[in-house]
Amino acid sequence: MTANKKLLVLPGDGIGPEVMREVRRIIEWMDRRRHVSFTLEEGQVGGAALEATGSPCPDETVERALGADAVLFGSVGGPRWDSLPFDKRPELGILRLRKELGLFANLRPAVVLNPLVDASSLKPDLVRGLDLMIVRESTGGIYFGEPRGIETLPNGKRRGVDTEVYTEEEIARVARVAFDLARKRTGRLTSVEKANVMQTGRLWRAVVSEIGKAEYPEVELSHMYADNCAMQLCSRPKQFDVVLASNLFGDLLSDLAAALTGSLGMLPSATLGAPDATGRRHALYEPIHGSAPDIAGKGIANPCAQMLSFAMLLRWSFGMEEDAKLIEAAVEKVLAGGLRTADIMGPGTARVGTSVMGDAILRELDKMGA
Ligand SMILES: NC(=O)C1=CN([C@@H]2O[C@H](COP(=O)(O)OP(=O)(O)OC[C@H]3O[C@@H](n4cnc5c(N)ncnc54)[C@H](O)[C@@H]3O)[C@@H](O)[C@H]2O)C=CC1
Ligand SMILES: CC(C)CC(=O)C(=O)O
Ligand SMILES: [Mg+2]
Repeated sequence: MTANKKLLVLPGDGIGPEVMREVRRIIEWMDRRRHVSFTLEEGQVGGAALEATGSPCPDETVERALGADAVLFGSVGGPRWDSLPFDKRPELGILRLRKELGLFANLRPAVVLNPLVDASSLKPDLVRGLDLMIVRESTGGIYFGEPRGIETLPNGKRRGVDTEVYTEEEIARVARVAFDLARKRTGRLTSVEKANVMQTGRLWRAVVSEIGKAEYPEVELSHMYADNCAMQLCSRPKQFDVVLASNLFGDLLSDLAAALTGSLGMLPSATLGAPDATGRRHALYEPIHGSAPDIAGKGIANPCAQMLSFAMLLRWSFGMEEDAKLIEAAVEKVLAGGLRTADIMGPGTARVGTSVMGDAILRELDKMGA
């Protein structure tokens, strides 16, 4: 079988290329053992692209992403580029891609795999079986709003400005993604904002309520302030099913949720655009973690989030459910066997590096999927 799909791989910076290497091995395995091959391209983004081309997201990368059936992204950024002017920062690479491809809905599942209950930041009973989905708006809000910048005031002191802006349409389209997911899951949606102190929060709450009432009466909608949500995620996480949040709040809450699942190194994500008339939509898949400069180059990064992001890609963009499940099952099996990267160690587990973890997952795939 040939999938005949165009896949663009963007490893980026720091641990990005290290964990992407393990996914490339899975792709080779799929070709060899399952006779599935993709039209695979690799491109540049982030600091690596900046050094090669002068831009953290060159036009060529955007064009290739627009022409691909799906993009698999690693991570960008690092201290090496921290002192650059803002418009040169590697992080703009991912922001530009999300914007240019219209990827407004960032789906961040936080699932506590059974073997990792012992690696969670919370007590086992609080997280066993946890399976929640954070839907984060990803092309609007304070990461994009104007005006922004650092200016010097007449008194010589500096002032930094960022602006949170949301239109009704931006809120409505991501809310519909969250409602659709809630309807397919347990029928519960928690919408998160700070309507008590922010105008965007007031509009967010009003628009989500209107859509819920008019289009999704069967979904049980509740609203929660973002600060309370952070606390509730740490104290009673299983009350949540689908959580809808703005760009900033979703970013923060999903890193928090990662600690519940054991590590940032476990959490994948899918960032989706709107489907066109033929049902085709742009989509980019990436772990929620960054370039992890503190461990980059040491060969110890957890490759699971990148692998699980590839599994999401197979499921959501290519309809390859069986292959997605195989990868997820292989990851879980290896974790259950006690092999762990340093970030997810538990009692009685053995510490291994990135490539040994990759070897073990490939061996599991060989047993299950050939
Ligand atoms: N989508 C992206 O490309 C993102 C990029 N960044 C950028 O990454 C750089 C580093 O940011 P940080 O705040 O340190 O966040 P980070 O997510 O890179 O790392 C936070 C902590 O989690 C650990 N960690 C992350 N991924 C891991 C993995 N796969 N295995 C084991 N441990 C892992 C790191 O070692 C670190 O201690 C910055 O330049 C930041 O702007 C941050 C978040 C997302
Ligand atoms: C633009 C990214 C660097 C922000 C982030 O932390 C994320 O998207 O998760
Ligand atoms: Mg983040």
